[in-house]
Amino acid sequence: MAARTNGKMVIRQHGEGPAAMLAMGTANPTNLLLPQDVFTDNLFRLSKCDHLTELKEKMNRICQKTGIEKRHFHLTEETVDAHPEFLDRELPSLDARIEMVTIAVPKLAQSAAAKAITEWGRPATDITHLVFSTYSAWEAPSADLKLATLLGLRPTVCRTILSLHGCYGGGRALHLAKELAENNRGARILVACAETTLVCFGSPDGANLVGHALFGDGAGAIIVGAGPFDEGERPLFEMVTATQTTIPRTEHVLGMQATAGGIDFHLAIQVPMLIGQNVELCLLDAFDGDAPRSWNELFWAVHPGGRPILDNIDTVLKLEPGKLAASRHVLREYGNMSGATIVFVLDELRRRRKEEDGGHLLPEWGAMLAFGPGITIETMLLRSPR
Ligand SMILES: CCCCCCCCCCCCCCCCCC(=O)SCCNC(=O)CCNC(=O)[C@H](O)C(C)(C)COP(=O)(O)OP(=O)(O)OC[C@H]1O[C@@H](n2cnc3c(N)ncnc32)[C@H](O)[C@@H]1OP(=O)(O)O
Repeated sequence: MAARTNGKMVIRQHGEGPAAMLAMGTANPTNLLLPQDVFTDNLFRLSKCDHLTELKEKMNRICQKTGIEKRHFHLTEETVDAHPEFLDRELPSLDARIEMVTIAVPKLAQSAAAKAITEWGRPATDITHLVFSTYSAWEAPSADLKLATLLGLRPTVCRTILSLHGCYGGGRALHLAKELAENNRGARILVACAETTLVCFGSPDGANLVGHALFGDGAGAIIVGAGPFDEGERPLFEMVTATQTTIPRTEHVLGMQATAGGIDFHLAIQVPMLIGQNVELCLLDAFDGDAPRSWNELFWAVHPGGRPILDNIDTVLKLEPGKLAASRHVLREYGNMSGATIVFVLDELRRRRKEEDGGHLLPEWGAMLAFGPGITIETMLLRSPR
């Protein structure tokens, strides 16, 4: 931002202090809510695979170990009945899937973003930047423009779409929003993440059981800005430092790929172990020599990629029971909603902070972790304002 003083142009382009999350909202599709204990029966019946008894038993074993109780989906049995090609990877179905997500994904994001904007209390036209992350963006102009239009953002809003970042998409979008807010005085960034599994859904086979057992649909939105803050704006979490780390030689263990029959994905069995082995290094890097003596001094916002990922982090960092309670709660209630999940975890943490008011505040400092294809780890050091 520039101003004229005594005939000179004075440049004030940076925000004050670290960026902060100012408001947040979440949403899930209302089409289908499936308890985890009936998921296997539904999937095998719908895909006419009940005769694959060994596969079905394995799916049941996996479902029981996920730590998930229920998940929301945009896709319904009626839609699958109307599109039998969704069940057969040999048949082309990408076009039909894209047609559906092109409408559904921006709408889902709109529901979450509208909640965040209402909580923020300023008009949607005050948003200067939009960062939208999804693994369901397959056209140009993309879901970011659709969302901007649905929300009535101003035509000068600066839009960025992050595509196929998978489960670290939310972390990456927040990291980017922090940099935008701190480098553009007065900027207010809407971060939106919306994911729906309908681009990946298919008949159960040996390769896709874990994905089908874990993933669900949801959207999260956060408004990010740096000082000076408007009257009425209250930082929920300060975003102190952020780093991204790629674990070398792991690009083959986690990924997604577009095919004529939908999006294929693979999750190697080593993923939880690899994350566990590398997470402490990422944290030390983010703390840049100023790490606490015990990781228990922090509060934790960890992407619940899967139950063993959380278990390994507990073990490696020697965390006390309950430190990852917000992550486990979100996993239990919604499953892994890929990039949107981290917003649910942050929202759950601030809800718990409110409930605990009057005695057990969150520790002042915290860490956010999100993981995805790469393997990429997004780490952010947070501060809960006193
Ligand atoms: C109308 C309906 C609509 C429905 C729509 C649904 C659509 C879903 C589509 C989803 C697509 C989304 C794709 C997104 C991709 C991005 C991924 C990421 O970025 S992020 C990160 C993603 N997160 C992760 O990568 C973590 C995922 N992992 C986990 O959460 C757990 O390991 C677990 C729950 C799967 C098992 O619990 P654990 O305590 O380990 O229990 P055990 O050791 O006892 O094993 C039990 C059985 O599971 C086996 N098995 C285990 N792992 C794998 C594997 N990878 N591979 C294969 N198999 C595996 C194991 O061999 C054993 O078999 P068996 O001996 O019984 O025959």
